[in-house]
Amino acid sequence: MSHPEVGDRLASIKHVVLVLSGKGGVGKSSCTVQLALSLAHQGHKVGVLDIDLCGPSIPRMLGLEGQQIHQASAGWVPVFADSEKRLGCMSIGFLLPNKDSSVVWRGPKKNAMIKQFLADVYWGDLDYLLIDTPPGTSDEHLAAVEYLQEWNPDGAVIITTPQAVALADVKKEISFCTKVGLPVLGLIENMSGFVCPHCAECTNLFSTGGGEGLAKHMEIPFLGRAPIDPNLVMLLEQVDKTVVPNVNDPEAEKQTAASIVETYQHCELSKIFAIISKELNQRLSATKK
Ligand SMILES: Nc1ncnc2c1ncn2[C@@H]1O[C@H](COP(=O)(O)OP(=O)(O)OP(=O)(O)O)[C@@H](O)[C@H]1O
Ligand code: SF4
Repeated sequence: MSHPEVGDRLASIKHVVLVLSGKGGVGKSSCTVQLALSLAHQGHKVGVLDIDLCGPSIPRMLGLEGQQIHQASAGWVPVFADSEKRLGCMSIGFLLPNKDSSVVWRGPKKNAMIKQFLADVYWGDLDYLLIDTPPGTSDEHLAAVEYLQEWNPDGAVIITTPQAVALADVKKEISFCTKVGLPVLGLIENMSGFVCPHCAECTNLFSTGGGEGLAKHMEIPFLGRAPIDPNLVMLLEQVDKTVVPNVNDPEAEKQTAASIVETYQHCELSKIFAIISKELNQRLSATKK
């Protein structure tokens, strides 16, 4: 079945990348946010579409919780994380009555929501649309792939941690990509060691290098490894506290949004993701549509 309304929307987007993980909690949303921030910092226009319908975390990570989506004649206007409007975000989190509301939907309702996200959001011209998905391979993945497939999305980035148990699930994720014809752009090994904030010594809490070894074994590109950054955890606490209470005050909104993006730049991870995002860029250029 053809979905021309999705194609019309994607026509102004250069690259569409899905972010996947086999297991939950491996840092998929954190990596999506870090990639988006790095790309935006390099001057690209980036959109983050959060299709983790039952556990949307992107609004909180970008300090945008409590914001609302506006409807314009061209479609839903994304919520921007920076005053220069280089990083826009769309998530079901913006549509829920409050942050504790749950979404208990069966497949068809999820499919309809994802189609609406892909067809109705007015992103404008974008260099990258990063799509954050739930862990595993569920209704949300199948819906996104079905609607995007005929428009040739660039592919998927897979996030894992170094432990064997997470790596085993990565194989399933790669197999999913193969079955649905989604190219694997690369693998990121997250939580790969812990960098001490006092002496910068890197301690491997779990194992390390498993992701790189698996990438080699499965013949997929390895994009890089990111350590546990205690500053990221602290930052997320702060972001929680700096949520703009009054969305009708554009000045307050502007200041908070600007400070969140800037604060992320002080995080050790941002330096690592600057390198990882360049690696991803190279992959995207190599597989240019
Ligand atoms: N490199 C990192 N350094 C420090 N903390 C991290 C890192 N990556 C992820 N985290 C933390 O781990 C927790 C889980 O991360 P995140 O929500 O990104 O995972 P996820 O894979 O998207 O989870 P879900 O299964 O809910 O989709 C968060 O509290 C996040 O702050
Ligand atoms: S790595 Fe361990 S011993 Fe060294 S400063 Fe950090 S906490 Fe202390």
